[in-house]
Amino acid sequence: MPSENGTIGEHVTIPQESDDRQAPPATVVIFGASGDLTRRKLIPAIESLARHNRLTERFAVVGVARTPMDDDQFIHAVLGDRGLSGMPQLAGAVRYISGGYDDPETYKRLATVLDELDHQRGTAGNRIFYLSTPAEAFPLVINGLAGAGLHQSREDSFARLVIEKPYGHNEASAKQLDATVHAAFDESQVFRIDHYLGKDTVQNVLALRFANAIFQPIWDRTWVDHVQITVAETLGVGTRGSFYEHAGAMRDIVQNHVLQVLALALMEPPASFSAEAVRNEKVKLLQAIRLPSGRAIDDIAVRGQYTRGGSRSELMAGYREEPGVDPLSRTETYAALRLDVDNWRWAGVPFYVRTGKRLPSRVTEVALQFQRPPHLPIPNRQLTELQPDALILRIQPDEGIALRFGAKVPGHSFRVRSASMDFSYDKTFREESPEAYERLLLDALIGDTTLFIRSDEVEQCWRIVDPILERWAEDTGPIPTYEAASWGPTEANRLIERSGRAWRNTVA
Ligand SMILES: NC(=O)C1=CN([C@@H]2O[C@H](COP(=O)(O)OP(=O)(O)OC[C@H]3O[C@@H](n4cnc5c(N)ncnc54)[C@H](OP(=O)(O)O)[C@@H]3O)[C@@H](O)[C@H]2O)C=CC1
Ligand SMILES: O=C1O[C@H](COP(=O)(O)O)[C@@H](O)[C@H](O)[C@H]1O
Repeated sequence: MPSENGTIGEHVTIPQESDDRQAPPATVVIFGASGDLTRRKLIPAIESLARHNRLTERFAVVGVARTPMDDDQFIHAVLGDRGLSGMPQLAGAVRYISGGYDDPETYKRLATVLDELDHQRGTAGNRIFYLSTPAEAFPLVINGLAGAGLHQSREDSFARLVIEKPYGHNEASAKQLDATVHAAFDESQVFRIDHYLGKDTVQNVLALRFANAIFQPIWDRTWVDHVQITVAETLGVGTRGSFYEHAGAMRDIVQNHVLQVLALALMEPPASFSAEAVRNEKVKLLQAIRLPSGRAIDDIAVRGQYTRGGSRSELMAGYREEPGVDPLSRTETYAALRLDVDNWRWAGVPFYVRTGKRLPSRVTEVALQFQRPPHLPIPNRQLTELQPDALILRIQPDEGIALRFGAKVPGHSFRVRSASMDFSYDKTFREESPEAYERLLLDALIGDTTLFIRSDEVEQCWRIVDPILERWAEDTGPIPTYEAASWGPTEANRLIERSGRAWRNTVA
């Protein structure tokens, strides 16, 4: 069980979770509290933790941002008319500080408010500092916290830093950010977040692979023909145009979510589910990803940008028409890659990954397509509707797993057609799935780093995406485009068709 200061020692494991986990007394301080993530995800996560009695009355929230607001205006901005009705135990415990991220006064006022909350609410000096600003403000906040002495964990209380993704802009800036972080915080205080790791279905990749014996023997180059990982969104960039202009699909999704899911799906079995054992295996897998250099990158990487499209009843703006976006922008809203993993298990197996905004369907999945049988004792004409066997891990929506295989079509003739065995989370389990941010915020409060990212993982992910981004930056030709609500640029089809394969384009 966690102690009052929320530490549970080094031997934290994923299955440690019991359903009565409760946050220790603490204050969560959110920087960038006027922003999209705070309103859409962080505050609702706190609300849900409160509703499920995972927070006690010894809990408080402080929002910090430059936008001028008082406490009530902040509560209204993030909770709307429902206010604190969903978390009565937090009445009087939600505060807001308006100030510059580089202004020492902001941190002095924060220190005063934190002391007040410790006394009034009994929050025990425990603090989570959640950096939810764009990345350029991270160093300012870290230095500001250190300048005010707020960065120190004490024997009887903790100070922890949760940092949003993307962690840096490339490998060099990620290392620089690490240096800034480590000048003030010990690594044990640092929680680099990737909310995909908080999704039950992403954690289920580990359960499927390592809590069952039957999949392990077929999880390698002998049986797997290729793997596709898709993170497709129907949404455009919405109000986040100016943020997205600096990120693009590679930094926003591939560098973090896609590579994390890929690492969990392909890594070797860890000796235990301890934080370090799992992270070690992820790093080894990421290190084994081989990339070509220079112009050869064009053979394995495709980008695209959405243009106006959709149906007559729902015509969607092109990316360059979105608010906050440069009308001549070259930012990619779509990326597709072929990756190769140089290790014993995966040599020769191609991994196709892609992500995009304004695609026709919202779907995140990992699909393993298996080899065809070496010999088919059935004439081809009886197999016209038989696709290769496949195992599809549906991360979202319609969470579940499907196994596609060939089955005899009922009747006098011997025809074989693809059929599917389907497991659905919704139909199988009555238990509620916590939202990813809810799970991860509670983990950070308890001190469990398993589902957070270590700095060597971050660096490996940048090692993979940096050369591709550099190649795209030097390419002055027109950026490939795709119509909103289509499956990406035609170049992406060529990327996979080159090896005789095709994308699975699932429409929900
Ligand atoms: N939104 C999302 O769906 C997701 C976001 N993230 C990550 O979370 C973090 C926050 O995202 P989000 O809330 O969307 O971001 P926003 O663009 O909404 O920014 C959050 C707040 O930061 C402040 N801010 C904006 N630009 C700057 C700047 N250049 N320098 C300093 N402060 C600035 C603003 O507050 P003010 O002006 O009041 O100071 C703003 O309200 C980002 O790192 C993002 O990558 C991760 C996953 C999903
Ligand atoms: O991190 C991000 O993720 C969201 C998609 O998250 P999901 O949980 O809805 O799949 C994406 O829209 C956003 O651009 C990105 O910053």
